[in-house]
Amino acid sequence: MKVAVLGAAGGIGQALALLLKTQLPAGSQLSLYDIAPVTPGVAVDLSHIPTAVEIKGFAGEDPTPALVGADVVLISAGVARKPGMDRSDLFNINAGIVRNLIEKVAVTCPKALVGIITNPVNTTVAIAAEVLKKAGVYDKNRLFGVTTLDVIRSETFIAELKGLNVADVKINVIGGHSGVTILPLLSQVEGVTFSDEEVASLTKRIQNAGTEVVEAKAGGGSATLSMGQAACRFGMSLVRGLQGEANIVECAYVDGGSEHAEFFAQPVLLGKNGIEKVLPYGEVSAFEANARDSMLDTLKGDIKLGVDFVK
Ligand SMILES: NC(=O)C1=CN([C@@H]2O[C@H](COP(=O)(O)OP(=O)(O)OC[C@H]3O[C@@H](n4cnc5c(N)ncnc54)[C@H](O)[C@@H]3O)[C@@H](O)[C@H]2O)C=CC1
Ligand SMILES: O=C([O-])CC(=O)C(=O)O
Repeated sequence: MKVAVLGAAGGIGQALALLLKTQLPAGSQLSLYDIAPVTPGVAVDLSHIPTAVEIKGFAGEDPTPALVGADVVLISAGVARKPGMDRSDLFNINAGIVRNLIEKVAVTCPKALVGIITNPVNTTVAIAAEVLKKAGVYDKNRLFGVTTLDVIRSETFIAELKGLNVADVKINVIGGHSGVTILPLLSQVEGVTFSDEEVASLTKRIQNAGTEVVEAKAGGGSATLSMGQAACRFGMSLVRGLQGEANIVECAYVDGGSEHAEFFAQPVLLGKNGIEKVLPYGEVSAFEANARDSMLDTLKGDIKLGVDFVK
């Protein structure tokens, strides 16, 4: 199993690489790429951790050496938010970065499962899909926007509010990954009930959790450590699916034939070819149905921006 992390010298990339070095199955290869010259050094540093995961680091303009033979590619290359910015403000820089990296993926490892972390995810995933289509290698079952941070935040905040063991909290978060497009389905959480006020305030907190971190870091970036954990959880689920483990389900932002939008975050069953099955997200409350319907213009606009960027 070979996993490549693109953007590996960054805040997310280093945390993710550390977690993968300690969690990937024995015999795996971990390949780190970033334009930053420090990247081979990050790999040397991690290589001193005693696990049976071989690690190599690559820097420079061309990610190709890191991508050769990759089964999974996780992309966090790009710039992060500062206070006062929306995720959409990152489009101008990150759109081109994702396009260029995916062009290399299309040539070097077109069958890899690709998880896009780089913001704005609602748009960068659409960019990746268009690039892969242009190259004639698009497989909708192999491309994912990583929205796992919304899921782990929801699990954490619900457990805190209701005094639950966080390991027991399971939730679907649907839609996309910014502001109103993040919709936690609180009505489905087993064993708890929420008042209308709790639903309104908890939904808002989950939607604004990225901004909570951006403001707390006061110009020093956005979520990196929690995102490293989220990306590791998602990446490990992709790996487990590829290895044939059963019942691996994660929410992700995918081209899953949703009636709502071309790309929509919902639960998917993972397997040897990426998405084995797009799962229904289940019954929703009136509040959630309204929030879902109200987000769609924003989400479709974000997707169109990505499609138009490549076309
Ligand atoms: N999907 C999600 O839930 C989340 C997404 N993000 C996004 O992840 C991205 C990365 O965030 P951080 O790691 O905090 O940023 P960072 O600035 O710490 O790291 C980004 C890395 O990307 C590298 N880079 C830039 N251009 C590159 C290129 N062309 N090829 C390879 N590497 C390149 C930089 O050298 C840097 O090391 C941002 O766009 C951020 O908004 C952040 C948190 C959560
Ligand atoms: O908010 C940001 O810019 C980073 C991000 O996507 C998150 O933390 O959810």
